[in-house]
Amino acid sequence: MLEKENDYESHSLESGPDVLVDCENVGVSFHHQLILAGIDVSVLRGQTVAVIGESGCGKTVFMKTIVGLVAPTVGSVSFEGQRLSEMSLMQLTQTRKRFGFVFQNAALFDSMSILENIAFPLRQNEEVSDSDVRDRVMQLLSEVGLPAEVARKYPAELSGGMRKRVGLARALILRPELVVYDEPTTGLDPIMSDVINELILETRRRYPVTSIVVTHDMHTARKVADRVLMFYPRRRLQPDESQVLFDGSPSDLEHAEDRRVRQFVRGEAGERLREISLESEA
Ligand SMILES: Nc1ncnc2c1ncn2[C@@H]1O[C@H](COP(=O)(O)OP(=O)(O)OP(=O)(O)O)[C@@H](O)[C@H]1O
Repeated sequence: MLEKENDYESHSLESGPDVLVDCENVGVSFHHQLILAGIDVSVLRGQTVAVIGESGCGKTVFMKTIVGLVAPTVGSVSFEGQRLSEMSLMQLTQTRKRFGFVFQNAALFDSMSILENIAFPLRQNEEVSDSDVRDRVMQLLSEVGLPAEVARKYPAELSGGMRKRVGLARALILRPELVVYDEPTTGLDPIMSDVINELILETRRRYPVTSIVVTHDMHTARKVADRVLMFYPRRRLQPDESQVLFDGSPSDLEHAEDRRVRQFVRGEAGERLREISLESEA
């Protein structure tokens, strides 16, 4: 197994951390419904941050806000010290090229070969010859552990795990500095999930990428992350409570002070059972 190279603690260096993404008092509402509020989170360059929390607590919205796909209703998100909201369209487009997205369902184009799927961001953003495109796709296929003949195939011919690996290869083809993963192991068997976990670690080892991994899979969170954020649904918090219930290293999760964190990571329903039955009676 690959070792995680940058421990969460190692970022508290006296020289000061190198912040890549900075969320300041971020809030997001949809149709007057508050989904995120008061989020103050800085992601350091090179970190792998797992974002956990129950369904609907706002993990995906948080991830989309970080990469500028959702604009915060209040507060701001900065990338390398520059607010996304203050960037021109051209700057935002340039910045987005530095992000890679690994979508939950791989989101491949069914009518394109795997080669063209992986090459898509490259062709959109750079003038590259066909032979260079091919070389880069082949390199990426090998990095994600897929055989060269997969390049000629179409998404429908691949298993779910292979499609996820193709999605990862496509996300990496522009050598992004920030990669966001939305549920990278959902729907996969435990072995294939671990293959994906290893690939996330391998990617981090190969080059200094910063990663944000939204996941329900505690094994993934523990294995790939050097920092875990646990979100909680805003509507179930007291007004003065932070929506980020836990922010620390995976090894501290089990012993978190907050009972709701311990229950979540152990998969215990706890008082949620009573709350859910009350909600259904209301
Ligand atoms: N574009 C949107 N318009 C309106 N509501 C939205 C939008 N995107 C998300 N929401 C709502 O925001 C809330 C949080 O959604 P989000 O997808 O971030 O949850 P999540 O924690 O990622 O959940 P899951 O683990 O089930 O994927 C949900 O109630 C969802 O319906």
